[in-house]
Amino acid sequence: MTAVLEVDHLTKKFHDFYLDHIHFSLEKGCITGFIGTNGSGKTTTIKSILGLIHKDDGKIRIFGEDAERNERSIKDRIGFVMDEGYFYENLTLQEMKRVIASAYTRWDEKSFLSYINRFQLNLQQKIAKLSKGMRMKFAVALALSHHADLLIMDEPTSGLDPLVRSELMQILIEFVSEENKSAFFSTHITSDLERIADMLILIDDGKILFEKEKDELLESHVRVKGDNNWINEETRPLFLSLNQSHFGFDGVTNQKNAVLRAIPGAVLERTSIEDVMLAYVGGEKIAD
Ligand SMILES: Nc1ncnc2c1ncn2[C@@H]1O[C@H](COP(=O)(O)OP(=O)(O)OP(=O)(O)O)[C@@H](O)[C@H]1O
Repeated sequence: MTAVLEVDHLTKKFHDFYLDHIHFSLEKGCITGFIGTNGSGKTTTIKSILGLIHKDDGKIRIFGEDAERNERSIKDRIGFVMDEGYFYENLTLQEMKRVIASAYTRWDEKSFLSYINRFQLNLQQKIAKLSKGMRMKFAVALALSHHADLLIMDEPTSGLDPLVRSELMQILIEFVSEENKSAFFSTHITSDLERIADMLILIDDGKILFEKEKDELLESHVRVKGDNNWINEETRPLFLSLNQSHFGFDGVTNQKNAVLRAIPGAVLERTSIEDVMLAYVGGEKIAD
């Protein structure tokens, strides 16, 4: 498959954070989820890709072209939605739309109005009066109304109620069902990805820990439960994460066969994206 976006040794240093020569690529026609806990570097990566912050080192190629040298033509083909607002609060939706629409050569007013209808937004309303969910819907309507080939979104579902989140996921599925469309979005709400992601990239403390097909990831990792008697020096290293209580152990492994050989009484369960993510990064369960 062709890569729609290639991040090559991207590096960015803040006072106490280091995006450490990260490297990954997105396949055309896929929805890729960019996951990681708070402060892991998702926004910094996305802003660097979009040229919204200055990177220290590395190369970004989008649609096969150098992103810096071809910024204008590339941005014309990207729809982006950022976590923090980039709207002028005093404008109405209609006025803000005019500002943004003028930046794109393939602006599609009909498509924009259909999203405005679908999301039940009022074009005469002031941006400042929008709720977080309405703001996100407006941003999505703008991002999808200029025939973008790549949608890049930073935490588009955070703070949205389950109904709006589900609607947004449906829109993403519709978007990539068209030929040559791809979507990349960051989230720490991994349940959104169970249904719609094709690929997953995990970042932690400025480093990419894995870049995998979702189905392959969920098949190659299992949750294992059993009696504490089975846990010893030989079996412990077979787990990526392992919790023990007086009821028994509960762990995640990517060595299913070795675990079954070493622990014949083990109970295997399907794992979730969240279990796998936490197994790699450690820490508490993240609430939806
Ligand atoms: N402009 C900045 N100046 C200094 N440090 C920054 C700046 N922007 C981000 N950081 C730091 O870089 C680290 C990564 O932040 P980033 O926003 O990329 O994480 P994130 O994965 O998007 O987190 P979240 O899920 O909380 O949005 C954090 O420690 C943050 O404090």
